[in-house]
Amino acid sequence: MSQIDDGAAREVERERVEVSAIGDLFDERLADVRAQLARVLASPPGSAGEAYEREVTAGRLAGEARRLEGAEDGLVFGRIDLADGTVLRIGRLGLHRDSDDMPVLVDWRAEAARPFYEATPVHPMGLRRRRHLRLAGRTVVGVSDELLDGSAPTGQDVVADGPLTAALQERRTGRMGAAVATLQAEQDAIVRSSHRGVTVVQGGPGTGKTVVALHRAAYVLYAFPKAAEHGVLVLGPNARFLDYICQVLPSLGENDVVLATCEELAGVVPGAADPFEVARLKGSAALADALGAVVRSRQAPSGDFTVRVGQEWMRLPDGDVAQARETARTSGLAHNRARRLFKELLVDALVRELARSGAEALELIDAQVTQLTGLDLDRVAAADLRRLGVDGPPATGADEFDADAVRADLLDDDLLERAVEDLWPRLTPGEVVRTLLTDADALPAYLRQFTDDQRALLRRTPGAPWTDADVPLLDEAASLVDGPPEHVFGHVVVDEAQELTAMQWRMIVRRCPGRSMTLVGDFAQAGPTTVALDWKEALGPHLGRRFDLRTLTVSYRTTQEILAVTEDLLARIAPDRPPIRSIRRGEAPRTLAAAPESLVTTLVRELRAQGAAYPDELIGVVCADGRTEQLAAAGIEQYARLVPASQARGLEFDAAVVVDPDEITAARPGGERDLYVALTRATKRLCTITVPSAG
Ligand SMILES: Nc1ncnc2c1ncn2[C@@H]1O[C@H](COP(=O)(O)OP(=O)(O)OP(=O)(O)O)[C@@H](O)[C@H]1O
Repeated sequence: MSQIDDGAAREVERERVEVSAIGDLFDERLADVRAQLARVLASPPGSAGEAYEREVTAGRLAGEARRLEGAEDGLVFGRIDLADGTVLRIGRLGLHRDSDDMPVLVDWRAEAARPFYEATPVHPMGLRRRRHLRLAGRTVVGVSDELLDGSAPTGQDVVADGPLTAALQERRTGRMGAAVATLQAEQDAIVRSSHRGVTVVQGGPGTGKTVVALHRAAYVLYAFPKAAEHGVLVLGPNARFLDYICQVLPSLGENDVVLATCEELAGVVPGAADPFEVARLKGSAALADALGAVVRSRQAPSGDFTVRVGQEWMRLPDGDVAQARETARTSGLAHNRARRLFKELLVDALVRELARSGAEALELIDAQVTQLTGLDLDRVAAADLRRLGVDGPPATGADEFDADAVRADLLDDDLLERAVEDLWPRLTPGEVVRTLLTDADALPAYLRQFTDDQRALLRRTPGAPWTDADVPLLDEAASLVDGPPEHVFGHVVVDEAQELTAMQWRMIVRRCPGRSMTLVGDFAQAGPTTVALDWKEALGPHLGRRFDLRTLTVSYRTTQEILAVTEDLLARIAPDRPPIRSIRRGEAPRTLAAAPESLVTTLVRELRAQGAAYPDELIGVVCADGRTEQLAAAGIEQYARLVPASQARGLEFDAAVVVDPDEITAARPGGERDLYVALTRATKRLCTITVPSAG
């Protein structure tokens, strides 16, 4: 064994001892939390209050146990040695011993860990050395050091291959892993940014936008307690993508982040998908105005309010109804809540009317009696009272008008409730959207700016299931009729943010009143429902034009060779985009040609060959959406993950086989962007199967 190897082995052994001691402390903590939880669950609650408290404590302890369990794998991954000799070990979470001032393990998000990610030889940030630890289970199996202060390596430094290279060489599992040990400085600067407003992260495929987004979510929870209190939401484009990223946050010790798609956020399960041209129209902000107009059209449009009160019909003057409508509308309350105010105002007007007509009726009776008998009833009554020894006005009599009682009765009155319902009906979100999209007159009335053809596309068949593009409309309608969503978040992270329509942005903004967001995406990868061309255009109407824009420039997924073959395509779809560079090298991409009838055979042969040569690797087959069924029926899923091009955004495989690029390009408008996404999914090998046309 060489001297260097001896030195490395010695260092590995030293680290093993330290890391094993940290592991013991971790076990103690976990055992302690589990024991506390068991005790709490075993203690019988006395009162309802105690039962509630017990539940809260049990929930907190169970959460803590989950947090610890999630972070166990790869718990310790780094160490920094400061120039003054201080040593800090960096891990997925922080650990202290009560007896010690110095932490045993520093949470990667703590300020003290920042130099681990950001120090360079030019800016060593007080470090002499940065060390990465490689673990198998809990055992340290390798260390690699970088010296940052310009000093020469000693026998205790193991200057070796970078840990990033090792991380990138790991095979793909179909689930994304955390990059917490190897976050790069440009990524870390975004993750740790103190900016609390809107941060936008753009960058080509594989530049780590998702990595940054997820680590940012974990950082916000750690560093911004106020945002953490309200919770963090990570929004992804579809369930497949959420499944791909779902393990990252738990492995960073965070289980409290809500991962959702727009559909899940709205609590609507769509039964169908709209064709993109319909989805694009439904995504327009004009729909929000139209839905607002539909709701307003149901708010006392006629102004006529006639109701039977007791034995009589009463009609309120139009002015009273109009005033009640205006007051209810401008109250800032949503339709169904404003309805209560509207009803109360009508009842007030009715009570006034009843008081006035009651007084008038009495005066009329008095006048008639005086005319017939010559008696002034008021005077007679006063004289009678004096004779009885009672002075002053008569005591409150049973026939005096009791406005409060009348008001309460009217508010409870069924007939009145029915009359209000006619004028200002309670609405459901579904009813509002149905009215706009199904009523023959509604579309021309409320979407005048659309052409006849566009309105025809929007028209909905009665009874049809809700579609994915209806979801933000239903959510908008819900906010119009029932008010803003109950569940809001302190910080929202949106991945593939270029995909969101204006209506989807409205949904998200409604759930983030503090406007604290991290949005990551790439317009060169935008799908066909995206109308905006850049962030300013996409975000301006919803979040204003001020946001912190960061650009990632290095691809950690897509190899140099794959980027080279997509250069022309990128120049066509995003002419202003400077090409990104990759730190990965791989095989030259291959192209196979297959006649339409032999496409499946060619694909299966290719997958079998790749499976035999690289048995542990994950292969993704990306094809036009319309081709998926045929390939699934041919059993492609025994060899590879089969992904329709529309759902490939954000995913990653060791190898990708792209089936019939022309078909992908032709399948939807902006199909070249779908193809760009498909071609940039592989970390190692790309094979494209073309199907030359018969002509
Ligand atoms: N600092 C890092 N350390 C280790 N791996 C990294 C790092 N940054 C990115 N990666 C890896 O690079 C790959 C691509 O990252 P990611 O999916 O975040 O890119 P992206 O920009 O979101 O891509 P896309 O535009 O295709 O959605 C992933 O496997 C990720 O784990």
